[in-house]
Amino acid sequence: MSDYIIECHNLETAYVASLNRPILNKINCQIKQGEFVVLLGLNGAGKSTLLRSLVGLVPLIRGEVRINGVATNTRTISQTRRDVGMLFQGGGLIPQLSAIENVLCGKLGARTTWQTIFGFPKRDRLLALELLEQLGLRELAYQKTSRLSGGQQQRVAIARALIQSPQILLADEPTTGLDVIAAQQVMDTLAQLHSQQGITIVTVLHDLGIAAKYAQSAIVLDAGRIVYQGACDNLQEIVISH
Ligand SMILES: Nc1ncnc2c1ncn2[C@@H]1O[C@H](COP(=O)(O)OP(=O)(O)OP(=O)(O)O)[C@@H](O)[C@H]1O
Repeated sequence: MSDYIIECHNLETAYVASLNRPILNKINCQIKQGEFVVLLGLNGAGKSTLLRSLVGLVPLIRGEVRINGVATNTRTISQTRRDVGMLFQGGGLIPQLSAIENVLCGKLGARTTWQTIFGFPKRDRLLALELLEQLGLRELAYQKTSRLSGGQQQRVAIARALIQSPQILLADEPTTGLDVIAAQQVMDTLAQLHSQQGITIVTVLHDLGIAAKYAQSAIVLDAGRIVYQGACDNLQEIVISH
């Protein structure tokens, strides 16, 4: 059994003429169970694409992603998506639905149409409420998410990702657009999930200060290649020198 919960072997996407290169170019990296990792790099470096490739959302022409030692393919993808929760850039909530309904959407992949046609089972609703409570949003459970602040919306998105009890949480720029306090609350929430529940966190960030404060290690991308993987010391120097 491998020591690593996430392994990327030689990932390569198709050549893109406008970039004059593949978006991901021979990506090799390993992430240990329980690590808190930040993905860094300039705009267009390939961070979001790498994150999405971990849950089979990016067509690869070469290479392999392994989650828990299991290669991701059409046969294993549903298990992978249960093991790996994803926070998309901007939250990706349905604004006209309430917070609890958005959280329940995280269960859609695990229930058949018949199991949800008359509403979600009571145990799912209780779990969704429990998660909203854990994230300090119990009072807002029945509020439309369009009426919540950016930070509250991001925490609803975290609850939605957590309803499947993932072992890994991927987050794409979870603090973008948030003020300093809300950004800190969201990062503190991720840190708590990491320290108290042992969830492996991989997050794209742009703020090097936030990255150094929360992450244990960094992966730095430049033009589709990994140029650094290691401790979060001297991040400024590492990112600027590439
Ligand atoms: N489907 C696609 N077809 C063509 N080019 C794409 C596609 N998806 C992404 N790209 C390009 O690939 C590059 C990497 O995109 P990606 O979103 O992964 O970068 P990023 O490092 O997350 O950038 P940012 O920090 O701006 O979010 C960008 O130049 C983008 O325009």
